[in-house]
Parts: sequence; structure tokens; C-alpha cells
Amino acid sequence: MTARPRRSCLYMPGANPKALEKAKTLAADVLLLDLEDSVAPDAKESARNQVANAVKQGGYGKREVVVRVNALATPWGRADIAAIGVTRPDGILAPKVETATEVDALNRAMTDAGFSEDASLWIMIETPQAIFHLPQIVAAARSTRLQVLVMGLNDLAKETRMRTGAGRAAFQTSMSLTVMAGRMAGLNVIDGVYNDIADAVGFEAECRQGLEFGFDGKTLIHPSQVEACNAVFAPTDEEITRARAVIDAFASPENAGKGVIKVDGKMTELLHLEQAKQVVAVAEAIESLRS
Ligand SMILES: CC(C)(COP(=O)(O)OP(=O)(O)OC[C@H]1O[C@@H](n2cnc3c(N)ncnc32)[C@H](O)[C@@H]1OP(=O)(O)O)[C@@H](O)C(=O)NCCC(=O)NCCSC(=O)C[C@H](O)C(=O)O
Ligand SMILES: [Mg+2]
Repeated sequence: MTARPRRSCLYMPGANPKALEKAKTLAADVLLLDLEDSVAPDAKESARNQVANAVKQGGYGKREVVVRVNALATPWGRADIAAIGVTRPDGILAPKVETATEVDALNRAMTDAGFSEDASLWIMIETPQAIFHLPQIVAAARSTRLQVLVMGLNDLAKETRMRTGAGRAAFQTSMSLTVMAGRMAGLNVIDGVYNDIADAVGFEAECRQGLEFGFDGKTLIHPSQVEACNAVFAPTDEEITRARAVIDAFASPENAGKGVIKVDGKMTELLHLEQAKQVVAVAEAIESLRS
């Protein structure tokens, strides 16, 4: 798994110049410039031009800039990818991907459009078909730029008629399967959005639930959600201190060659060492975003 922080991934409508400008001042790790569901059909072409200009102009600092294009099956998808490629964003996010064949097609379209070698492909998991095809979809990561899975729970609710009740009970199977599939292929996995902007308490609880499920971060819809999300998905000071203690303990000469030791009274194995290294890598990557 990459240590690039992807805690807070803020969507903004590509047709909203104020939001595209405001994003330059926000502490989101990732900006998702949207050409899909937040843009009305009549505004698709002007939003595409606006987003292409914004990406070309830059000014987003160390934030990762990812453009959510329309699906390839729509009248706009291919033209979106073609227009965005030359502006060199960090990646694209493709909605409603359901098969490994679509991942291959998106990858080819990115190459044809002149995306840089290291530009990443993010895809949305938001239909029942996608959930049942997860193993094949993530296997496509071996031969493509696929790096990130993003949950789309509004669409999944629409497709399945599941209801967003307390604790997201109906969605938990899909959330878990998506995290597990992502981990199988070494991908980042990002949780869905919380629609009730005014409910800060419910939002933070949902961030914590996402963290417990194993997500690397959460997709957001409003600037007011960024700070709490960053805090929840960052390792705590206690976790960083513990991780450093584990790394130091395994590095000390008296523990050379050992597979299991005691650190602060707790059984600690090499698997904990790997986790500790990941915690420190993420903490350092977050720190480097600040400098
Ligand atoms: C929901 C909103 C339309 C509300 O906008 P607004 O009424 O303008 O909010 P505020 O007045 O509170 O805004 C305060 C300032 O912040 C800026 N702003 C607001 N939202 C954003 C944003 N997302 N990014 C950047 N900046 C933002 C406003 O311009 C104000 O600026 P200023 O006046 O200079 O202080 C709006 O929040 C919004 O459009 N949100 C994003 C909607 C979106 O992108 N939806 C699509 C993605 S979600 C999705 O599709 C889920 C998935 O696919 C699934 O299936 O689940
Ligand atoms: Mg959606």
C-alpha cells in the first residue's frame, strides 16, 4: 500500500468556479473535480473546459488533483478523458465501473489521451455488479494504473433500494468486501460521502466507522468536513509512539533474528513490525504535506 495520504478526498462540482478556487485554500489531501453527477447534462461541456483550465493553471500545491470523468458508456466519457489527459492531473476517477474489461478500456483511454506514466486510475464501486466482480476488477490492477477504489453508497442505495440507517447496517457487507478486495491487490480504498453537511457529530462517527472498517480515507462534499476527517484518518500520537517503539525494539542487537518479542509488556511479532512501519510512513507523509 502506498503511504501517500488520502484521508480527505473532497468532491467539487466542475461547473462551480468558486469551489474550484476555494479548493486551493483547503487542507484536503485529494481534490476530486467532478464532471459526473454534480454537473447537469447541459453544462457538461462547459464544466469540462472549466476543469481542464483549472488543472492546467494549477495552484493546488501538494494536494492530489483527480478528475471524476463521466462513464465511458455515456456521450461524454471519452471526450472528458481526452480533454483532461493533456492537462496532466494526478489521476482520474471513473464512475460505475463494473468489470475488469472496463478497467482495461479506461487504462487504454488514459494512455491514448497522453496521461503521464504515473497518473493513477481511481474507480467507483457503486453497483451490485461491481461488488460481485470485485476479484476480477482488482486483478486488473496488475496490468493497469488502477490504484484506488472509492465507495459510491448513494448510487449503491439507488441500485439496491438499501436504506442508510444507523450504522449503515445494510451497506456493511459491501463496504467490507470492497476493503478486502482492495487490500488483496494493494490498493487504497476510500469510504463514501456523508450527505448531511450540518451533522458534524454524525459525520465524525461515520469517519470512525470507516477507519474501523479499514478504509484509508473518506470522500467529502463540503469544506466543513475536511478537518475532522483528516484528524480521524491520521495515526494518533500514541500510535506513532508505539510504532516507533516497535521498530526500535526489533532493531536492537539483543532482538536480532527474533520473530517475536515483548514491547511494553505486549507480544509483538514481525507482522506488528510491518504495521508499525506503515504507521510511521503515513505519519511522515502527512508531516511532509504540511511543510
Ligand atoms: C452541497 C453544496 C451545493 C453546498 O454548497 P453551498 O450552498 O455553496 O455551501 P456553503 O455556502 O456552505 O459553502 C461555503 C463555502 O465553501 C465553498 N464550497 C462549498 N462546497 C464546496 C466544495 N465541495 N468544494 C470546495 N468549496 C466548496 C462555497 O463555494 C463557499 O465558498 P465561499 O463563498 O468562497 O466561502 C456544495 O457543498 C457542493 O456542491 N458539494 C459537492 C457536491 C458534489 O460534488 N457532489 C458530487 C459528488 S458526491 C457523489 O457523487 C457520491 C457518489 O458518487 C455516490 O454514489 O455516493
Ligand atoms: Mg455515484
